[in-house]
Amino acid sequence: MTRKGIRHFYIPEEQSVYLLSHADAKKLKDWIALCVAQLQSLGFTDIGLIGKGAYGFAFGGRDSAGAEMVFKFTRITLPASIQDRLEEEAFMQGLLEHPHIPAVKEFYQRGRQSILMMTRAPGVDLEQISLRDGPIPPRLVVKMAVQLGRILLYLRQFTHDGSPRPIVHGDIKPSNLVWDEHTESLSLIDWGSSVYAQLDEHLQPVQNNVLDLMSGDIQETNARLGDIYFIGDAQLNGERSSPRFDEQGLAGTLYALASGQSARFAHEVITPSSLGLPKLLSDILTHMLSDDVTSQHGGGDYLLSHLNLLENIVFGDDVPAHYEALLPVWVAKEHKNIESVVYSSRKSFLRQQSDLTSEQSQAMSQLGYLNDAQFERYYKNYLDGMGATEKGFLAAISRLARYPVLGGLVIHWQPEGVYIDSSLNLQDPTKEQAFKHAVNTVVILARAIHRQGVFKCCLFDAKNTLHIERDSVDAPFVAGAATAIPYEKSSVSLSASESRVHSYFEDGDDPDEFLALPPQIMQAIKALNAIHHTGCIIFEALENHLKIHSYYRLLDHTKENEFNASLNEIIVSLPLLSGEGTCGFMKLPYKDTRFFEHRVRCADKFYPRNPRTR
Ligand SMILES: Nc1ncnc2c1ncn2[C@@H]1O[C@H](COP(=O)(O)OP(=O)(O)OP(=O)(O)O)[C@@H](O)[C@H]1O
Repeated sequence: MTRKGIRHFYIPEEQSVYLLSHADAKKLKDWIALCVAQLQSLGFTDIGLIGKGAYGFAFGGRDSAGAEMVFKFTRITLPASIQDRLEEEAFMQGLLEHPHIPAVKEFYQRGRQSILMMTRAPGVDLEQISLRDGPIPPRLVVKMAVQLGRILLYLRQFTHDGSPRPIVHGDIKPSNLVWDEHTESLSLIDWGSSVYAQLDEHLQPVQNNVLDLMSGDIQETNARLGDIYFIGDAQLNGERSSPRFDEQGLAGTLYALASGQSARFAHEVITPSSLGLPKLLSDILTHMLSDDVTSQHGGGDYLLSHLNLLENIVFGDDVPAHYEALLPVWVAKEHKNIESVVYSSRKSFLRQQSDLTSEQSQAMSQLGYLNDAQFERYYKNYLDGMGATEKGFLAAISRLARYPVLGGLVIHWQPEGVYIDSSLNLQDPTKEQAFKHAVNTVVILARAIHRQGVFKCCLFDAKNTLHIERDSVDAPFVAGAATAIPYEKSSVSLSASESRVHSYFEDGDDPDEFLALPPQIMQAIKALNAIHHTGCIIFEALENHLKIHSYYRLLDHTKENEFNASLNEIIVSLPLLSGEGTCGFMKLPYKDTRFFEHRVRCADKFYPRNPRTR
């Protein structure tokens, strides 16, 4: 990706409310209450928050006739230029009339706050369904392909005052598709990245009016950057907008849905031809996802001209999949309401260092101290120093934290294959199948990556994070009297000889860690290391705010007093901590180390031509 692509990027902030400082969390709550009050004063009822996007929030409610509506608000803290975009969104979406596109009803301006009101698309967004179910059955993927294809045709053929004016949505991805499971129909939402296409599908300039031609910037793209997990290279590289952009969004989306992933990147390993799709759709996706532009366009044209053929493919009943996890997964009997966050270290290990410009390296080190929830979004910018499979691997790691899960993973790449130590404790039995599939994706992608080194990640509950604030950078962090690092105990006490665990220190220093801990805290961590337990602790020091994330499980109950004393020693030594940055330690059980040979890609598998013979 060139710098040009990065220029279009606005970095949104999105965090678990549990990771916000007390003041920020309160501001957020107050703001949501204010939005609800504003909607009530406009006469709407049954108001509730339904979605949170990068730039704002969406509320559901009913109008006086009882019809379900959606109200989109932009975060008032964002710059005016971003706020104005809601009005542009209302304008573009307001042009469209299509049964699978929500209709704009009103655009309100209340002081600095703008509100976009539209009809509510029935159903649940497809990212949620994908997380709930794992890969979507081939029959439904084909159905979605047909419906989405028809929307793209409508956008390609859009006219204004009798002249062709194709429109680009610009951000097609699973979370922007709402799926009604009863009628099996989808709606394309979030028109915040949509623009009039500058080029048609043959990449010829759209016949603009004289004013457009005179405006002089016809060589500059008017495109907005969609989600880089789904968009294609042309949009990423800042090329002029065309209907081809949305074909790429469609291909990335269908691929992700069919493969139970949250990104398009891994298609060379988990190929479209390995997903059990009908060969026709698999071939189309292979072409559309290829690096060759002619092949991409050929695939897109073929799809849009063969929607009827796809629609007439015969399917048997959907067969619920059963996944055997490639790593041990412990499933709690009951759903526990936790808010999982993943922190992964050694990300730079996955990067091809030589590809980084000095500008990027500098930006990277400045970003190093951001926490992952934020970092992950920022980080999307910097994925470009990685190969596609490495990006897919990181997207697969992020997907794990979309489930309520505690524990961690350590992956050791060796010439002969991959060794994986893990502790994965899923807190929701209804998600077992989908989670196991998500774990298998991590393993499949790890096997396809060839390098020597270690990657680690910890999964913890953000609700257990301790927050300690200070007035200025020079002031010490002082924890309140009752502050304690929480831990749980294994059901039975285990002595060190009964099961081995990793040492906090065995893999050496992490090159991505930017916070040096004072000797007193290091001493306490060394003392902890000698006590039989598993878990992780992460210190994240910001200017005025320290967060301590942790997940601890004590195995040797006879050492509980020492364990407590060391945890307490960490808390009382916090005032000695100086500097900003993140650093963490983790200990995993050894007994479940799994070995996998390298494997370049998955085997082909297609939907049977005659489904009755399955
Ligand atoms: N018309 C609609 N009908 C049903 N749900 C909607 C509608 N519009 C928005 N939502 C819900 O609200 C969420 C956020 O809306 P939207 O994606 O438009 O916001 P955004 O701030 O542009 O988000 P992002 O750019 O991060 O995807 C959606 O994921 C969806 O769940």
